[in-house]
Amino acid sequence: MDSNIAIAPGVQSPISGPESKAMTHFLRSKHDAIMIGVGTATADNPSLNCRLEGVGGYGGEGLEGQPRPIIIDPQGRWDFNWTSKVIVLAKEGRGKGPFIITLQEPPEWKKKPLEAVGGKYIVCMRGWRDQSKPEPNTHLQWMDMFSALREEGIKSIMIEGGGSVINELLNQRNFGSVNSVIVTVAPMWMGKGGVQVCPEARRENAEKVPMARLRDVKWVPLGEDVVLCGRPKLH
Ligand SMILES: NC(=O)C1=CN([C@@H]2O[C@H](COP(=O)(O)OP(=O)(O)OC[C@H]3O[C@@H](n4cnc5c(N)ncnc54)[C@H](O)[C@@H]3O)[C@@H](O)[C@H]2O)C=CC1
Ligand SMILES: Nc1nc(O)c(N)c(N[C@@H]2O[C@H](COP(=O)(O)O)[C@@H](O)[C@H]2O)n1
Repeated sequence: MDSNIAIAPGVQSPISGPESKAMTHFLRSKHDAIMIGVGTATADNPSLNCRLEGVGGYGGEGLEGQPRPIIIDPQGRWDFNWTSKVIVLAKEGRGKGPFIITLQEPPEWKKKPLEAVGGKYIVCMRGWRDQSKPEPNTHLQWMDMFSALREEGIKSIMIEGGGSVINELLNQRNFGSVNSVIVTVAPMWMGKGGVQVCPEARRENAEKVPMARLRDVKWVPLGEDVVLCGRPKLH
């Protein structure tokens, strides 16, 4: 309820109840890919698959209903190996091998476990300098990433997090490339010092104006949670 998605940076925090978690897995099954930033990959060691009964690997055929995990990792920080959940699941036929979007060609030894499970690196060469970030030229344009993924046949992406990724997409310059927003609100407060969803402020003629708003809004109670769905309202 205080818009935190983790209790502290780098900590995985269970928030959703079982009903809304099931909805999340249903959404995963309906998208070609599920995307996270490297901060989430490092903090959570996530599975990033769909675990609903009847999808591929869970009673269903092949990998039917399994989204492709995508990790945005411009500097190759994610320290995955054969025991990382997403790699293990792909090896067991219960998820797809991850694609990692990066800025530099990675070393061969890093490619091995990835390629062995059907994953790969996608090298996007066009980094740009985000003045608000300390590292130079490590930022990727969202449209460049989406175009690179489209070339891989990926036409729908569910973006799960984390905080930096969501805050960036809520920013005015990126919000137009978002089709819909789905937020689970659980009846809890995490407290200050968490990973918060709160985009940069927006100003027009030096005056602060609301950052973003949704249209076609629905609030759906699911167990103890409520799920908010809407589409970006663009001017
Ligand atoms: N409750 C929930 O539903 C969720 C919670 N989380 C939590 O969020 C936390 C992680 O959030 P953050 O630390 O903010 O990390 P993050 O997952 O948003 O990753 C941030 C990193 O991704 C890369 N990145 C993102 N956008 C980029 C771009 N346009 N170009 C180049 N690189 C880009 C950068 O390396 C950046 O440092 C974890 O504690 C995790 O548990 C994450 C997902 C969902
Ligand atoms: N829907 C939802 N509710 C929560 O309470 C969460 N903490 C998250 N986290 C996201 O789900 C990923 C973990 O997925 P797996 O269960 O390991 O497949 C985590 O990395 C976050 O992206 N989501």
